[in-house]
Amino acid sequence: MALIVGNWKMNGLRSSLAEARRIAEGAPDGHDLAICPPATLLWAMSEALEGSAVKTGGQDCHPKESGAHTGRISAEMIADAGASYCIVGHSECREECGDTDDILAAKLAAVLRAGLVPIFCVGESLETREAGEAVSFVTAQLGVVMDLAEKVVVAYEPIWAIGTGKVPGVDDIAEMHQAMRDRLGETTPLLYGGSVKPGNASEILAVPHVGGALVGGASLKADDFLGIARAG
Ligand SMILES: O=C[C@H](O)COP(=O)(O)O
Repeated sequence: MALIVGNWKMNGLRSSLAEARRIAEGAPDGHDLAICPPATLLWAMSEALEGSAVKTGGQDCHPKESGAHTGRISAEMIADAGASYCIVGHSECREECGDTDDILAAKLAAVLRAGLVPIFCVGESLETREAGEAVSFVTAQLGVVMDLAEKVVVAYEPIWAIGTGKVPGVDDIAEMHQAMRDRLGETTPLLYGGSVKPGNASEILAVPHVGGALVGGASLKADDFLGIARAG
């Protein structure tokens, strides 16, 4: 049983709901699938996928439930739109929102308060990997979820692998997932993300402790996303 999550990032218009319906129609048995569309599509996608095996999720949230925060979305709003998951700490968000560990902890608390499952992202830069510090960097990032190990999903996404077509070797993925498993214990589902495609999915999903994938670009096309799901 793998968890395959599509992160549509800032992609998708109402016409893209047809692609989500195609994903639901072709969803293979035995896996959990979810799509995190842009907020503008979340309610409509949740409605479109209701009754199917594919759930929905948000891509980020504000720590507070409501208030004067122009342009922001709360975890309660994401839940109200029919979602089951919410991504927290994606590297693109960390960079664009300036998320600190304190802010990430507050966002995680908000997601859990709203009854959603957080998908917490971690991952090192190329500079950190080349310095030989990837494992220590990522395991330090896990400090924010140490008390939530039974409530979160963790996605390891090396920043240099996101949208680049570059993927770590299976030995590197295995080493990182073993280190995360050692730090978090047995209960936390662990995903890999970063240039997952139908052609490399079976190799990645076979790595010990990899329980699924967080997929960006390849989740936008039903055939590609389903190809990854079927490889699991
Ligand atoms: O959230 C998804 C990741 O950032 C991976 O994106 P990608 O599959 O386009 O490399």
